[in-house]
Amino acid sequence: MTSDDVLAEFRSAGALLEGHFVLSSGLHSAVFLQKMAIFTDPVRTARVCGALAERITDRYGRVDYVVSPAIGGIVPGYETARALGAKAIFVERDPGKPFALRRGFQIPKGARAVMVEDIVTTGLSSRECLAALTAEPGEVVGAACLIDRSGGKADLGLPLVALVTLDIPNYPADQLPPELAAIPAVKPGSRALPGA
Ligand SMILES: O=P(O)(O)OC[C@H]1O[C@H](OP(=O)(O)OP(=O)(O)O)[C@H](O)[C@@H]1O
Ligand SMILES: O=C(O)c1cc(=O)[nH]c(=O)[nH]1
Ligand SMILES: [Mg+2]
Repeated sequence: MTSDDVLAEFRSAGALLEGHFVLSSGLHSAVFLQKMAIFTDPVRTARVCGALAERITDRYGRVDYVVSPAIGGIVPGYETARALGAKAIFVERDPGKPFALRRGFQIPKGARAVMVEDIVTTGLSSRECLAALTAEPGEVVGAACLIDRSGGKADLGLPLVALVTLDIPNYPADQLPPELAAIPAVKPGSRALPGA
């Protein structure tokens, strides 16, 4: 699947939104990739995640575990794991707490794991997910995502394989361009913003 094919999937699923969005990082943007519009269609999700699994195998070789950050990462992590023949686990957070593996999830000694994220913007969620895995006996060999909207600039401290790389502008709340400031902002994701 080429980048254009993947973007065509997002477009035809209605997952490419334009407006005024507050992102997980607190930054504002005129573009939001509503991945859930992809994940509500299991056939489309299998196509996209199958393509991601191929990239993961090319880059990292054998993968035993896929680990994803909840909530957005759970479905693509599971579907990518299916295509890889791997297990799927996830990190989650209690309100205000860092990501953690719960529910008896672990990366056993000798296992090779890849972190699968849906969208990377600043890389904060990915880094927090990886931080929750440092004490695991198994090895996290790299990261992957459907769309890296940082233009390749997000630094996860590990290699990142993206199906599509885009460079989408983000703005701090006090530096909005006039066309964004004129529209009320919506906050689609699950991370609580400071003070919320
Ligand atoms: O690279 P970042 O700046 O961290 O932004 C990307 C993150 O934001 C979204 O998650 P969000 O926290 O909105 O919650 P969700 O997974 O429940 O959608 C998305 O799923 C990524 O995890
Ligand atoms: O940065 C985010 O929070 C974010 C951006 C995006 O395009 N899609 C998404 O689900 N989250
Ligand atoms: Mg997320």
